[in-house]
Amino acid sequence: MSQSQLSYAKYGKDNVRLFKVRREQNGVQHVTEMTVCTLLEGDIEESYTKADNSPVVATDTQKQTVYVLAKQNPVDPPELFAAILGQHFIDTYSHIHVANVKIIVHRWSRMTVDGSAHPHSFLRDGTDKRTVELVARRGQGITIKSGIDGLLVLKSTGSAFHGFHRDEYTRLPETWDRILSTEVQNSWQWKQFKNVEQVRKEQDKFNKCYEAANQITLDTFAKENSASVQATMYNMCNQILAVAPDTTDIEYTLPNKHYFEIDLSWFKGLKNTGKDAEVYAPQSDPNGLIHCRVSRKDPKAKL
Ligand SMILES: O=c1[nH]c(=O)c2[nH]c(=O)[nH]c2[nH]1
Repeated sequence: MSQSQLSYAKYGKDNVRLFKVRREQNGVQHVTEMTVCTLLEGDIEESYTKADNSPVVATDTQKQTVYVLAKQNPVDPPELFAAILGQHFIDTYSHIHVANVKIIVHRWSRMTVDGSAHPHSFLRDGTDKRTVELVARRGQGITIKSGIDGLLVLKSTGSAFHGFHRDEYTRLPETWDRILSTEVQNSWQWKQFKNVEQVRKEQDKFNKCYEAANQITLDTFAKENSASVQATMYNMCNQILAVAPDTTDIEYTLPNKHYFEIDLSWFKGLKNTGKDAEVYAPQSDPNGLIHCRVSRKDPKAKL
């Protein structure tokens, strides 16, 4: 008797790169570049255990499907395109029960040329990405997590870190004024959608929430006198929950990218620490890594 069993399996195509142009009659063009991953689950065991490829919707087929559906449908907002893809796979193949779709949207912002928006020229004005992780499950609707990834920010004052636990392992001095830098990874989970039609009907909220999350992240980072990464991210989460009522959970993952002061007193008594600090050493590693998820309280739940 076999000592093992296939306990979980999914397969598909990752890093499907896609670029779409939408051309208006008046010469204005709109572009979207994305990277797509599709992973299918279902009655596919025998392709692993019996070398029977008959249930395999080839990963190449999945890639071609991404291209065809991108031609036939809007790709913006990415949440809707992901839902169209996910629903297609579970509707088209009766033995595929779950479709996982991930989309990363790359920035192409319209150029301003001679003071006005250029109709067909764009620039990469940041390495931050917009992300969508979607699961379409037969009979159970669609779950969507949207997000921002790789948004690199720094503030040169307005950040403190003091009052933390101290013991014999502690070397870090308390500070009331430090440099704070992080690369924001932020996501928001939407309430469950019944199907792609409901996603289509509610599609306006996706771009709005993306803009709001970006704005809240940047405004809070800049304006707040930060007591810690932890307190700042919790504050951001609560604001996103407040402006986007159809979200259920907000998450941040924030590396704390340290900038160390450099003691230069060895050189003719140069003052470069504390209030005299001007030249710092950016650290590539190690970095702090702070994560949290803030969930909407069930209004019916007891406190
Ligand atoms: O905002 C911070 N949170 C920490 O948990 C921590 N730990 C640390 O060494 N520096 C910081 N900064």
